[in-house]
Amino acid sequence: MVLSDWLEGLDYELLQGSLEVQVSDVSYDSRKAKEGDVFVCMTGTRVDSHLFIPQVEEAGVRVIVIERPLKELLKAVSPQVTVLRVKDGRRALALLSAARFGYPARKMITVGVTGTKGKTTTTHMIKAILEAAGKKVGMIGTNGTVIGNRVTPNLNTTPESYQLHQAFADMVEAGCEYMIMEVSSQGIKMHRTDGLFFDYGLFTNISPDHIGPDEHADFAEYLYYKSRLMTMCKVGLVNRGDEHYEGIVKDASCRLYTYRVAEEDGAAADFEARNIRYVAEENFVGTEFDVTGRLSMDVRLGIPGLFNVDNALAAMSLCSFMGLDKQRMSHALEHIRINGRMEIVHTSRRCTVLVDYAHNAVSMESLLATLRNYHPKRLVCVFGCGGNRSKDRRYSMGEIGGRMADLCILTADNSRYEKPEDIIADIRSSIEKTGGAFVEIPDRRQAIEYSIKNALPGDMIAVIGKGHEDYQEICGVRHHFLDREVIEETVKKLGERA
Ligand SMILES: CC(=O)N[C@H]1[C@@H](OP(=O)(O)OP(=O)(O)OC[C@H]2O[C@@H](n3ccc(=O)[nH]c3=O)[C@H](O)[C@@H]2O)O[C@H](CO)[C@@H](O)[C@@H]1O[C@H](C)C(=O)N[C@@H](C)C(=O)N[C@H](CCC(=O)O)C(=O)O
Ligand SMILES: Nc1ncnc2c1ncn2[C@@H]1O[C@H](COP(=O)(O)OP(=O)(O)OP(=O)(O)O)[C@@H](O)[C@H]1O
Repeated sequence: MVLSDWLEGLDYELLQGSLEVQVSDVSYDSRKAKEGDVFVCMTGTRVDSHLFIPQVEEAGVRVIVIERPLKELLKAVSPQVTVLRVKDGRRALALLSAARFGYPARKMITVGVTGTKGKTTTTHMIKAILEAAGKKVGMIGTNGTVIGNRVTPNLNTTPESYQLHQAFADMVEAGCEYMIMEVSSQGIKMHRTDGLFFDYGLFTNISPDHIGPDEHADFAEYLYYKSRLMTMCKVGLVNRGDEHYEGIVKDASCRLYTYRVAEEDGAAADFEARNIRYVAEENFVGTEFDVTGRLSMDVRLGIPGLFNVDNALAAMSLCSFMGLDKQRMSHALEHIRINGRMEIVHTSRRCTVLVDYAHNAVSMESLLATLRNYHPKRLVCVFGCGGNRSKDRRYSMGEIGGRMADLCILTADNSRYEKPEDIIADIRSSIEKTGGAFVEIPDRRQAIEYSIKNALPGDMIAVIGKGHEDYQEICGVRHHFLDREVIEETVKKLGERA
């Protein structure tokens, strides 16, 4: 390919060299740069890759994109190297990557999902519905990039733009007609999604999160970036029940629709869920509800909790734009299982055991509140907190656990370089103030076993914090550990003994 073919939509200044130079790839890490690459420099959060220009030239790179005119460095660049100056290297990387892979996103029907909570769950629900309708779907998010049976882990919920376009190209190659992805506000801020225009954009909700060094400066900035999705899609679907609805739709340029769990005094929405019933049967724990408005159907949802009614309503409303069969939609939702998201691992007369990824106080509070609706004999919560992270989470989760569960079993999460006992001591300091019952079992396997062995008939046990993670990080080493497996093994052992 020739560089000039890759410049669609890019504002640049040609500082030296020619645009008619042969190029074969795009790179942004000097350690991986090679001959034929367009190397894109950027001022990173830790490293300024402009400083690696000599190394990439040495590696054979003949096209360099810069965002800062580093006079001293440029003096050393050979005259035959093409140098383009852009305003933002990350944006250039996104546009060049799209061109490099032949604009694969344009060859699929694309869905972007943003929100503080519910992105992973909702994307999985949309995928399940589409697959039930016989469609081939690719998906990108916290749980990895999924193409057919292949799951590739992602470092970020919304990966770097180059990886996104590479994944889109793989999806097209694999015959995917649909692409669904989680769009984090950080991904938008870091230009990872620049140049993408989604067929459908979905906003679930927003609450204070991801605010701090290297993330968002404050809530206003977080809200701003979340609201950008509504300027990046043809059709937008927004949760009308969210208190920041106005802020999200303020600049919307799409055809806008709304959904919400109906409330007597709340503003009406295009799609509403009403008459919600919490159902706990021997082989089914979930909800039943009616959808009214632009879509009319009865739903039996096989994943518990009020917030999953929100997520399912969003998924169904969005899929209704695609003209999918209602029967197939409802079949998909009745049988849905999502790795580590309100995942019912065991249910019997003895107890129900579920795994969830709730790892902060807000999620923990909504999880425990919604599980109460199932009227368990006791609500038992097994949890810990991550090491080498803010201690606030320990105090707030301890307080919520003490107030809202009948019994908390404090254990290790990813303790990283801290001692699990020290983290548990921090949680204890806040749980003690609530007067709530708790026990301490630092070994996570033993804690889970204890919860099940000592269950009273009708107990509901929520093992939270790690969800889909298949490891536990202790002293910097990741050991294989999956909550679901430990629960299954424990139930099996107990069953055999009985
Ligand atoms: C703060 C932040 O968002 N950082 C992201 C950013 O890193 P960065 O580019 O600033 O990193 P850097 O190390 O300074 O490197 C700058 C440049 O130098 C290059 N480099 C570096 C070293 C070298 O020897 N040679 C070289 O060329 C790098 O390739 C890069 O191009 O770009 C990287 C590549 O895309 C991201 O992986 C990285 O995410 C870090 C790991 C991160 O923790 N991000 C979080 C905050 C995040 O993005 N979270 C969101 C939200 C999740 C949610 O909603 O739950 C997400 O989407 O994951
Ligand atoms: N719509 C929702 N509202 C509030 N809480 C939710 C909602 N959906 C899920 N949750 C809770 O938040 C946790 C994370 O859910 P999910 O992974 O679907 O969201 P996410 O937006 O991808 O989150 P994260 O950015 O933390 O990965 C769940 O395990 C559940 O406890």
